[in-house]
Amino acid sequence: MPGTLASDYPSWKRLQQIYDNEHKNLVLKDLFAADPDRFSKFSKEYVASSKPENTFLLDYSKNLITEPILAELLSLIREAGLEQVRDQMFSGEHINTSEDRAVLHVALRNFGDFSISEKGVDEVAPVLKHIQEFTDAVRSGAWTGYTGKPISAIVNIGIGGSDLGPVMVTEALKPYAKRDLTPYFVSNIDGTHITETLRDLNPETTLFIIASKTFTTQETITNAESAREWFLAAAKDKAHVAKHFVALSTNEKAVTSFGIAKENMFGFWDWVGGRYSLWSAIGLSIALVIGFDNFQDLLKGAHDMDKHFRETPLEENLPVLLAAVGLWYNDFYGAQTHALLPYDQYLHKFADYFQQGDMESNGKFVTKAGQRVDYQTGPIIWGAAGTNGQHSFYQLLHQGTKLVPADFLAPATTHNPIRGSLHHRILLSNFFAQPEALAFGKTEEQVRKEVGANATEALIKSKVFEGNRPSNSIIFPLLTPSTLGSLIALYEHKIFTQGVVWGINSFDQMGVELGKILAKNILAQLNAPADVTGHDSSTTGLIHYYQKYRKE
Ligand SMILES: O=P(O)(O)OC[C@H]1O[C@@H](O)[C@H](O)[C@@H](O)[C@@H]1O
Repeated sequence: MPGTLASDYPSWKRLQQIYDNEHKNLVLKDLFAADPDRFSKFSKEYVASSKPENTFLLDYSKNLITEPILAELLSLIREAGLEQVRDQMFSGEHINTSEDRAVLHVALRNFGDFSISEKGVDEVAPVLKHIQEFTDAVRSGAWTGYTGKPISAIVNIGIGGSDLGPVMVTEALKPYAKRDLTPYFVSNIDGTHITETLRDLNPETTLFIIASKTFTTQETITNAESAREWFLAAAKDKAHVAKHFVALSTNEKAVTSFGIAKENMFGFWDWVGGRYSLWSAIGLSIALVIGFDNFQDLLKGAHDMDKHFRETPLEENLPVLLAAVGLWYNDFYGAQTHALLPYDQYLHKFADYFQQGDMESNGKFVTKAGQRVDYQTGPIIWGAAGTNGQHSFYQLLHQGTKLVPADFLAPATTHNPIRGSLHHRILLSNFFAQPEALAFGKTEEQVRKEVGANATEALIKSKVFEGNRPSNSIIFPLLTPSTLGSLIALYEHKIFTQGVVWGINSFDQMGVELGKILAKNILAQLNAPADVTGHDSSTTGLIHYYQKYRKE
């Protein structure tokens, strides 16, 4: 309820009591030993309503929870009004209160099931049609560059939500890619990014996609201008820009004044948040790479998860269950981070993507009503593809002093079954082994037996794994467009649910503004030491040092 801190809810207070009284006794080894049905009680299979082969299993049994604890966590979520706020989101109410906007990424992938009235929703289908026609033309070779050659490289210029989703999804769905149409992504303002990207590209066969919701983002506009300069150095005639530059934006005026024709603009609306925009025109690079039908399957997969989230009782609702266990660690155990660990090379950008998805949504200390929270909000999201992480940071997961709840994800089968799927079986054996090792560890007694009588006490202690480190596991048959759509939407709704409990606005991003303003001010002061005014001595000292080496 607005004006209420999560810690004021009776269920929160009960959870705190449960934690204080019981957490020492919550030992995974004992919980499993005490209940042979624990796995079936704490795992659920998801089956997409429109495509039964889009399915996955969520196993959340290796969590430090019991049935009463989970029930209490669900009471908290209910008490926070999740069901009401969820329905408000789906019906187009302006739940992004600070910006007075609806939050309707679900409308971008709505295949007729939800009736949503908000300005722009009726334009979703025409924009999708435009995407379809354009991608078909480029992929078939009907759309040619200024010398009549087909397009072989696409360069998406965007940052944040206008970059991370397309990057993650085009990587994840590479098996579906048209291999003679290579995507590149330029995001960083560092001139190195665009220079290194353009080095080997041919202006005659390169298409630039300028992706920016606002079309005012400094990095993107500067990179787009540099791309246009590079292009015109070869093409000479400005009229050729129309064949090589398209824009994805909500800002038609800025797009046309940049020199991109209106018919080469793919629009979207202010109710699409940047970090929720891969489903919109921002997904154009995805559709170009995997084809429109596969892009639509991605949207359908997400839509199926939307339906599940909207229609399933909280007790069976997978995003809600993930949110519930996450709240338990974040707010009662004091866990600071959450790791996303996909055992699928194609998902190697998954954690990067949800760093923005989660941290920009829920990294907030003020509630919607303006109160300072007295509890932890969004976790730090991080991770890497398995098995690489095992040979780097897993040491800390197993024997460090910090609690790091983790999600393990893996496909049961692979797109690359080389050597009779030998690689894949080895990969999966690790996917199964790591959560087991984290949960059950290795006792001192076991170590003693292994090392023999001559081992020192210090050596024995160093080999003990305390265990009791929680995780979720998600396993799906194969990483397809629809499965990926469902998995992304699963996490989106988990983030939403947690934001509702914490009472924060998960859909603005005020925290990125201050740095932008300061940088603008500093940019104007970089030329001469005398211009550097109004800063602390550290900032002034750093700029002065830079100025000793400054070059044009
Ligand atoms: O798409 P735009 O308008 O260029 O914005 C890019 C990014 O800009 C950042 O400043 C925002 O924090 C992100 O949420 C956003 O995705």
